[in-house]
Amino acid sequence: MMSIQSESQRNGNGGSELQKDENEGSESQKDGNGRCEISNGTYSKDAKLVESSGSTIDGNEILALVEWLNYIVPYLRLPTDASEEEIRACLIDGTVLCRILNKLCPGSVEMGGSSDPGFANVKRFLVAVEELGFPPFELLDLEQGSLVPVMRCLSALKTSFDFGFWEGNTKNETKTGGELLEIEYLRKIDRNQSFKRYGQQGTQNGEGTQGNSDDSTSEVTVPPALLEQLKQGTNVDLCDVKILESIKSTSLDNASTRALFTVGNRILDDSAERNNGDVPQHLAYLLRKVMQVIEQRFANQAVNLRIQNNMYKGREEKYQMKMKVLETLASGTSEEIQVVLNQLKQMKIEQFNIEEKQKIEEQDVLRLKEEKDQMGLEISTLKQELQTTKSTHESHCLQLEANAKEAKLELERKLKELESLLTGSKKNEKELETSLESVSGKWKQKEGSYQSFVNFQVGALKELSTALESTRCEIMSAKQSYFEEFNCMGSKLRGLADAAEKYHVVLAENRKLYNEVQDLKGNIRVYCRIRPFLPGQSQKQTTIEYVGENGDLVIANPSKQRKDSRKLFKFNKVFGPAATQEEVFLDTQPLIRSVLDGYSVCIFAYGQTGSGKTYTMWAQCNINRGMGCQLSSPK
Ligand SMILES: Nc1ncnc2c1ncn2[C@@H]1O[C@H](COP(=O)(O)OP(=O)(O)OP(=O)(O)O)[C@@H](O)[C@H]1O
Repeated sequence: MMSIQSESQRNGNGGSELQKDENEGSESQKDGNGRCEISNGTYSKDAKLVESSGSTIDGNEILALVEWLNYIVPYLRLPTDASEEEIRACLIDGTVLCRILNKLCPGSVEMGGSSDPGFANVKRFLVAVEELGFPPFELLDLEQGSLVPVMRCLSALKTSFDFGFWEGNTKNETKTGGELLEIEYLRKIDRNQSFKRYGQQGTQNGEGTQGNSDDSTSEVTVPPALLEQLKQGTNVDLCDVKILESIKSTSLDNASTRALFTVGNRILDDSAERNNGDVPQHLAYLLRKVMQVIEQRFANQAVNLRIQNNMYKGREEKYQMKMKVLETLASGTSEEIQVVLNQLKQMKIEQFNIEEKQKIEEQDVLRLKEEKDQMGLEISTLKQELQTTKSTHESHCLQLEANAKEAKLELERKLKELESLLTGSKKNEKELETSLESVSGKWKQKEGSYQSFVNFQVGALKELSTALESTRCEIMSAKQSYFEEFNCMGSKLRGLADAAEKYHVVLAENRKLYNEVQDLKGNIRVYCRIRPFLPGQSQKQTTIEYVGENGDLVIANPSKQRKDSRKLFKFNKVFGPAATQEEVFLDTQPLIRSVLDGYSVCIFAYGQTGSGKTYTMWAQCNINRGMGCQLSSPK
């Protein structure tokens, strides 16, 4: 920081200027001091940011700072050629500043939302920066003034980051302001080496940075071997006058203090050995330069120590203040302590809420970005749809226009057809009128004839009505006679019903008597039917000798003698071979009637196979079916 201060020049101009070298071409304009202002307000490596007090920050430092900001707060995405106003816009609400400090030293500063009133975030940042011993800036600088103090503050933070002072990542391990001043001093030495540290992969620290230095007058012209020897503090061949002549004062800046002492001692020893205590002029020159560098370093150290001392004093005062507050709290009532504790709790809760809000805001930002992307996609798809719809609409319009033209032509054609039809219909109308007149004449004639026919019909109707009246009289008289006859018939029917009733009584009595007769005839009756010879039978010999009317049947047995040669059988009746089916049925018919009267009857046939059982029973069934009765087959 001190080295920057020593470089600053006060020119007395108000406001800040963006400047770059004279080589920048037509975009730049020279001011009175021979510096160039940048018309488009963006930085280049050779540009300088000049404060009203005259102190500057060169373009390399600004670019490095912008890269560092992007590295620490990735969502910033500041362009490397960001203008002063762009940098101011992203820092003005203080959230980025607080975020940087919290990233380096978590919890070092409370952070509100971006909408915090009255630059609350910036004020918190400034308090925290001051506490940590970094160079602060004024609120006005960030609002509308020069950005140099702001950049310087950020630069100091960046330097501390470069030298790993935040690696512990806790508040207790942070460095003091004095230590940071030392870092600033070292940074001055190593500025070019750390320039390309951020965002440039494959570039090692210090690689190829010497040639990029903007300070061409301070370039090291010492041969690398000698410089290395100086840095390592090894013995140098001081007899090489050419080499010593090529040494410039700034080349010694890169050597360590120990190396410088070694060089000085070596020069003195060599002088004592070779020239009896006399020091050659070139060695004296080198010795003087070494001593100047050492003196300068000591002076710097002294200044650093003074500043450090002042800071320690400031801190001590602060701690004493805090101790006093704590003592008053300790000596106060428990209620006051409770109040303070409650306030502390409240503050913690508020801090937690603020952090939560911050997280939510970050999430909202991400979500909004996603939504924005989504909306962008939707808009593009909608645009495409609109384009396609537009094209389809246009094609549709063209189609409609073509259709309209076709329809118009069609209508014109139809109009012509209708006109021709109209003329034709007019002709038809005239023809129809003439035919109508002739038809109406015919209809008038027909009307006359119909009138006469109607008159005739009316006369006939009158005659019919008189006839109807006489018919009605006749019907009435017939109805009268019908009622009389009906009454007469009713009396007759009653007589018939009485007779029928008597008939049923008689019938029941008759049935009873009939069944009694059947019983008298015998409950079990045995009939015999003799089957005639069948047409195919060759030998027609029969054993039947006699068939009696009373049911006797004599069978001859030629194989036996005398008495046993004939056998007499007795049946209720014997049907001979000539007996017909009807004859057989006539004898069983009364039994069928008994069945109808509700008596149980069983008829079955018995005999050897082929003797005619089925034939006979089948005949019974066939004949009985005619009487509404069905007998069961013997089989
Ligand atoms: N009274 C009849 N007049 C003429 N043909 C007869 C008479 N009785 C039987 N037949 C004939 O004799 C044959 C045998 O008769 P049927 O089949 O009725 O005997 P069946 O006793 O029922 O024999 P099966 O016990 O083997 O059944 C038949 O061809 C039948 O037409």
